[in-house]
Amino acid sequence: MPYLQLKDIKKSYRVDNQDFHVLNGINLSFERGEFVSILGESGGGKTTLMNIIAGLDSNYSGDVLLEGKSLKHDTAKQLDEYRRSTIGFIFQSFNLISHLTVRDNVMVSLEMTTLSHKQQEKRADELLTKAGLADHANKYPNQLSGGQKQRVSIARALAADPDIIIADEPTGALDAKNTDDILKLMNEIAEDGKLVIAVTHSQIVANYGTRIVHLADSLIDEDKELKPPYPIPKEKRPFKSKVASAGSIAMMAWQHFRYNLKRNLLIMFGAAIGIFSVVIMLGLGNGAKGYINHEIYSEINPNTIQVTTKAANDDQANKVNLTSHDEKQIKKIKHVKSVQKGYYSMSGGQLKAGNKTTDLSGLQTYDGTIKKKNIKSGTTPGKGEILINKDEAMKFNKHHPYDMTGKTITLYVNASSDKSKPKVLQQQVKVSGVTNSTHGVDAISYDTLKSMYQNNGLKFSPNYLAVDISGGVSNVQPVQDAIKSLKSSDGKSDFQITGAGSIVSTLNTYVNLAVAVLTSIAAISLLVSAIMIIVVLYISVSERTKEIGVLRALGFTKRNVRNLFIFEAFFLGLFSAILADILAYLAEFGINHLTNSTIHYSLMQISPGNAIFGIVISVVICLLAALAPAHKAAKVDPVVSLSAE
Ligand SMILES: Nc1ncnc2c1ncn2[C@@H]1O[C@H](COP(=O)(O)OP(=O)(O)OP(=O)(O)O)[C@@H](O)[C@H]1O
Repeated sequence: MPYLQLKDIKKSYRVDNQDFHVLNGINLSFERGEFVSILGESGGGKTTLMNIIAGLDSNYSGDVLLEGKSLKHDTAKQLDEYRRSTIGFIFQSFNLISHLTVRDNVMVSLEMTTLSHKQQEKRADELLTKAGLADHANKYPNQLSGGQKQRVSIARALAADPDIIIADEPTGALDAKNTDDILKLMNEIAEDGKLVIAVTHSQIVANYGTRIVHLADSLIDEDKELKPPYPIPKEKRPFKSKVASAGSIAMMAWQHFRYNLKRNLLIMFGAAIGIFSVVIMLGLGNGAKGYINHEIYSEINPNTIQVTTKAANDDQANKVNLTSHDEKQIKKIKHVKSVQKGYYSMSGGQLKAGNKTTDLSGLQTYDGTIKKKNIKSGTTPGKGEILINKDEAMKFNKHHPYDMTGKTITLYVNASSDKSKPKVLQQQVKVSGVTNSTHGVDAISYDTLKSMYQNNGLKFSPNYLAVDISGGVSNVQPVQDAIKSLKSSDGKSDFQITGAGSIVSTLNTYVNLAVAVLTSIAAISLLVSAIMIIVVLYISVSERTKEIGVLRALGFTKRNVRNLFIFEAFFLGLFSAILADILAYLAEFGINHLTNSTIHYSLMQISPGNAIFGIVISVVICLLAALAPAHKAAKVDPVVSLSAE
């Protein structure tokens, strides 16, 4: 049984609805140890025949048999495996991969073997030494002469130790001296027991081999043996072939990325702009929220909230009162430290000292919502005492408002009787302290206000409860939610939260909304980046069709080719985002320097989460953008791409 047999191979190309017969029934048998030259006129179908033998073209009639086994019904994957393990290619125009060094070009084939990385490197160096290129291993192809390039190509063809070497015009681009060197090397390959099939126009090349086959008019018109085939050695190949691993594909993608660093840096800058804007917006959002919270919390204690019941309408607000049942059920909630009765007067009143009077800016019973640190002079109000604000104190003592502390003044509170008749309550109170707030509410002790009402025969019960929450501010929201889920004692109304916590969460909702809108606007630049990456990758696929063809000829699968582009997009996404994050942190530094000197606050606060989000979104966008170009690359027909100019 012949080692390789071609049975009645017919092939035609259809152009303009017309069939052009290129091969019209080729019957040939080859043995290992032969160096066969295929001669024939230009356009006679030699390359077509080689592509069929190599398993690159399966669109023909007839059959190719390797050791009796037909290739005709092999799947694409089986043909990839056939090329990996059995075929080695030597091209007229060398087809080395320009962004890989000489050693790495040889390593490309070795990546598809079961050898360890160390063994692969050792074998690559041995092959390069044999080809006389030991000193050129770290050069790039464009730093080599034509003869040297062809020797690299031979070393690459031999790397996976295939049994068949296909050489399409291997000396076509070389001078006489280099032609001689290459022919010697090819002869040595045949002497090692491999089948060498070389397509050539040159009779000198043909005479070098063991056999000449001549193609004319789509048929073999001459088949002449010059010498018997070389003997085949007994020893078996010490390794097997395998599909290139994801790791080695990632490495190749990285090598290409690094080789085109300048261009990639420009692309990265383009892609980074979108990510940068998004990260900056998120950072500003955090800062704005932080600033608002900081400003509010410096006035009011966020860990005390005020609970009222939802009144049917505003007029009735004064009349909605809370009971001890409400107090008890709120006390049971987790993180609630204490619950204090409170009263907020809605109907106003006045303060009078000597002959001066001023309207109350507001009056409530004292509780934890009023920050002690805002009391600039004096202390919290005890029985028969009132805490007033700076504005009111200035009405009585323009230049030394804080001197009002300790003074006795008259407090008038507008109240209404049970039958809603207005009544003014009056009491002498001592100023316990003055706050630095210009319009904050005044505070009086609960018992003082209660006795003012009761002394006038009016009923008095709390219209809010001050709830002290233990732990950090983060406990406030859960307690608020728990309170809102309760029903008040009358069973009809819901509880309502007032105080800093609720204001802050409302404000934060607005800030979040604003940040979402701004981030969406910034995300438009992400879209532009994505389109740019798609265009760049499409251009890259077009530029690299030849390389893709070579990789496929060497035995890389479609999936390998697709992953090559996916990995490259991954690197692009990752490094663009890292660049964007670095730029964003630099911007943060600059902006905070500015805001710290103006509003004494770091207005931009990029969290690690924001930076990671930037990276994730960038990688995802790049991977999505790579899908179509990578798919296109995987679909490249190696026969077409290898014949492309
Ligand atoms: N994809 C294709 N579509 C149509 N015709 C094609 C295609 N590929 C090759 N041909 C035609 O098939 C014929 C054989 O081409 P092939 O490249 O096999 O010739 P060749 O013997 O290798 O030529 P040369 O020695 O000049 O390289 C040529 O006439 C060519 O024009």
